[in-house]
Amino acid sequence: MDMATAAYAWFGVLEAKTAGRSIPLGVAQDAEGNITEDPSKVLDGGAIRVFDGSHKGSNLALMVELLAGPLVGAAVADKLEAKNWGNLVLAVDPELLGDRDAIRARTQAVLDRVKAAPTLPGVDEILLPGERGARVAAQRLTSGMIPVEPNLYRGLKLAASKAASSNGAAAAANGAANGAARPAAPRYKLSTLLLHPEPGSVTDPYGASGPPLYQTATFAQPGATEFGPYDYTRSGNPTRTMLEEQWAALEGADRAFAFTSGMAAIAVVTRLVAAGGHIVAGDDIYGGTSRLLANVVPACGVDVTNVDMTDLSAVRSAMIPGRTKLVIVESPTNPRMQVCDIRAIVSAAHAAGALVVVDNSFMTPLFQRPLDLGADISMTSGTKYIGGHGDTTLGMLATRDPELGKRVYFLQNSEGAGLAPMDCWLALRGLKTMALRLERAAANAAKMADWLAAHPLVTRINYAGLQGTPGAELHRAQASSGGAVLSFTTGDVEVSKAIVEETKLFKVTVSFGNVVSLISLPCYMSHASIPAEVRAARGLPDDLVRIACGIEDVDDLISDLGQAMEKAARLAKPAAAGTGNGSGNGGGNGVSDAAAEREAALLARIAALEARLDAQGAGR
Ligand SMILES: N[C@@H](CCSC[C@H](N)C(=O)O)C(=O)O
Repeated sequence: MDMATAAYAWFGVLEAKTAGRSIPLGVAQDAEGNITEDPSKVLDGGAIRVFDGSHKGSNLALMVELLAGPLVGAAVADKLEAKNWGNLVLAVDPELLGDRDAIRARTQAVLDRVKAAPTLPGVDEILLPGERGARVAAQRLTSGMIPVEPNLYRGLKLAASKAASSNGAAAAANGAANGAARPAAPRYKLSTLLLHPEPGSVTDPYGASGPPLYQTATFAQPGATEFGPYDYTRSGNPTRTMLEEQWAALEGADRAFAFTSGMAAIAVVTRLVAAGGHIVAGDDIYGGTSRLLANVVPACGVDVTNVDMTDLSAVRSAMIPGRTKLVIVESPTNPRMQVCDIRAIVSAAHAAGALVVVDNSFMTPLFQRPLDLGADISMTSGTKYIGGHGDTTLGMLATRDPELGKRVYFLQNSEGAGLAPMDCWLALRGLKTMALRLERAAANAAKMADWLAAHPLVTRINYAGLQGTPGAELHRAQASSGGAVLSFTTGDVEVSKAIVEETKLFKVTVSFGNVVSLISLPCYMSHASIPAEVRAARGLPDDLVRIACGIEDVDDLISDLGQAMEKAARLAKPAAAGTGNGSGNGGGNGVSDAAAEREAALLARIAALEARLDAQGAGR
């Protein structure tokens, strides 16, 4: 009776809210009586309308309410609060009314007439009550799967993990044994989780060893007013869900989101700040982020201040009370590899009421875990170490707070930058080897940094893992590896250019995280969109060379870099001896200045090394 009186199911409204979906227009109203598609407004004092929106349906609804409420002793006021819902079941023995077989035949005649009634265009079949449900049940029995809406699944997992932790070890053990509840912390180390993700909301009846690729734009629905877990790939796709759930587990996040690029991901984060708000960002940041913050964000009425993020007092002074809503941190920074104190920046930002996003692309959660350091959002350009082969672009966001996750999902769906299924599939494949690749590339970078630090052509080396250099200690306190990217200066842009161009094993390209080693001049490539005068003011020199180590043999890489540097040094000689031109590093240094710079840098490094040795001696 109840389903015959309401225009929409109560649980349909609840499900739509959980899934972040709207409900069909016209089936429900808000607390003011306005028709709404927003399930939250219906649940917040609104109501489901009767099936005909008129007095006949209302009369029937009132009858149902009286029969299943006062008559059977169920709650009559706040049924949700009382959790006492009633049912009245009426059973009629047909024999009291006449011959059973005759009644059965007349009943069948009515049902046949209804089934055979003419249908509207586009309607294939008229279903009697119960028929649709029986078919769904049969389909699920055959496939062995019950699809669960991803948000509902997350909620169930959260409830299960809470139950497991509140019931103590015995409950957790019991949960693990019956498969119902798992402890909140992953059972395995991250490198294992990359290959053996925790079971998620997407199930596969065939036991495919690779993740299924749902290369589809749309999904058929059980009915016109009932929805399955997916309807349209912009809103959600099982292959994307698999990637997002696995990434959330790796980040220790509540939720993760996959986007078409790192920039699409960071752009969504900036959209969390409303007009009139203010963003604080670093002054050594990826060129694309800088371009977004300089040219796109202000047009939305949001102001941006760039500061030296290694200087905490500068970060604090940049905050505008009541207006600063977001702090964007890179650590290490791109491309000068400066190290910022993530914990301290988080506490300053939170004190000012701002969210913190960390661009963790150089590190990934394998090496640095921004959410554990207190950040609200961890962002990773997955084009790099997730994809790993330079064949796909993607970006990931991971959030801790479920409410923030809902806002990010809303933007992902509304703006349509969710990652396409095939790219999700490539990313899922990339994840399997991410630890191996990253560890090997980072080991290569560490050895190369040591070698470069002692090279006479190098005036400055930037590598977060190089002990004795600024930020290295801090980096060690918040990350487990220096990563696979380093940069250095030579004091002469022509020398740097020659190094880049003379290498054979390094591809001259933007980006990093490729299995193949990459080399670039950021000011002319990844950071070219930052105006030259801004780069100069921020201390980003034209002669900076950035290397993203791949997984080749490190001795081959160093020897290739060595021969390129030898050639570059020869090229530089005539200028040094002759004109001493000022075309150096964008700041006007000539090659003779560069030689002095190199000497000073070498002396500083020797002094730092001696200080370290002294400190070690004192400790013994
Ligand atoms: N032409 C592109 C440059 C992409 S740089 C990619 C990467 N994040 C890096 O740091 O190398 C653009 O203008 O965005």
